Amino acid sequence: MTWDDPVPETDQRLVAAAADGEERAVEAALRPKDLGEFVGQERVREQLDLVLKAARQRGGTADHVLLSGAPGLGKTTLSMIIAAEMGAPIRITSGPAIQHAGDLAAILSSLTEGEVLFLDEIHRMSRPAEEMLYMAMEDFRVDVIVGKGPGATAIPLELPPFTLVGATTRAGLLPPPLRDRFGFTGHMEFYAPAELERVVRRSADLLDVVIDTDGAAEIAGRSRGTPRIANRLLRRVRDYAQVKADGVVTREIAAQALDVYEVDLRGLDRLDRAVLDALLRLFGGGPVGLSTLAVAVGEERETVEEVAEPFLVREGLLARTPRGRIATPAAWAHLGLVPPQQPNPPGQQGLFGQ
Ligand SMILES: Nc1ncnc2c1ncn2[C@@H]1O[C@H](COP(=O)(O)OP(=O)(O)OP(=O)(O)O)[C@@H](O)[C@H]1O
Ligand SMILES: [Mg+2]
Repeated sequence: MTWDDPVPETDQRLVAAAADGEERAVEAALRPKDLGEFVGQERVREQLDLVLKAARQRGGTADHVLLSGAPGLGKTTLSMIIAAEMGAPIRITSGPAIQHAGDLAAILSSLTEGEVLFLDEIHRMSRPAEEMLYMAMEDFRVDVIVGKGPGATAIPLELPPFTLVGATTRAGLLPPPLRDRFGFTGHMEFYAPAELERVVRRSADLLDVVIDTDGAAEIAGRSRGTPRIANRLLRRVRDYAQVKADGVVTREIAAQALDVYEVDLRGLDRLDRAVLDALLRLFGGGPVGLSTLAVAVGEERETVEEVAEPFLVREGLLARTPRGRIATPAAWAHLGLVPPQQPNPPGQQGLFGQ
């Protein structure tokens, strides 16, 4: 690449973990419908299976469930599966959609017995709503405040038993009293390549795409441990296979397609590689400050720090140190570059020594 190439907008990235509105519609068709269809996350699946089975046997409502994990790992999917497994309807809302406690009271008071309330981005709820939720979760009761000022009165309202499923990408931001009110917490991990391969093959089946095992493996390897990205790459590879070949996705076709879209073997895209490339070529592998690195790639500090770095760190390609960003030996190897000679040990004079 040349330095004049524009770095792609973050929300247009093929490897973005978040979905936009349009994509959510496409995704709905690919969602597994029950626990058996849900790939991977063995531990969460097994534990959740027990929670739900036990609740069904008691003929009761399942305990509240908190699902935490990075975007695109299947939290929304799992919440729908919980409702399906319980044979219960599901109501979907999100933390940011609940501005006032009254908004939450309206939702809670209209729930039917056993209904699943899915509260996405639960860490982004307002404080008053959060406090109302504590009582609703524990006692199935809310106090509806009528009137204002000294004349305001709290009218207690009984709620039918329901199951709250909260989802968050930031479990650490949840206040402990809220976290403690969930009977079960499932932490979703990134997926292993073999699991993503199964996700790809399953989605290909649903989309009527002919794909062989190697083709699925090629896509899986570049999907950053994330089913959403695997499904997105599959759709782009399908386009390529249809336009440039006979529609069949082999390893070769998948690799060619993803090279065109600039998603490399490890799932790095152009932005990720630009950051690594600058770190290695311009700064000899660091340490270099974040601001300097950001200027070098023509991006905002925040973009480098929040969009590119987390994956590079996760992949063991870049490390954040108090002295600045440094590249690991794996980074040099990944870009096919040779690290410079180690600096002289202390006590010996280097070329530019005093
Ligand atoms: N275990 C899985 N097996 C098969 N497909 C999956 C799995 N997990 C997720 N997917 C697919 O990945 C896509 C994204 O999943 P989902 O919307 O549930 O992620 P999320 O964790 O809710 O993401 P966000 O944090 O952005 O809301 C969906 O199309 C879903 O079908
Ligand atoms: Mg979701």
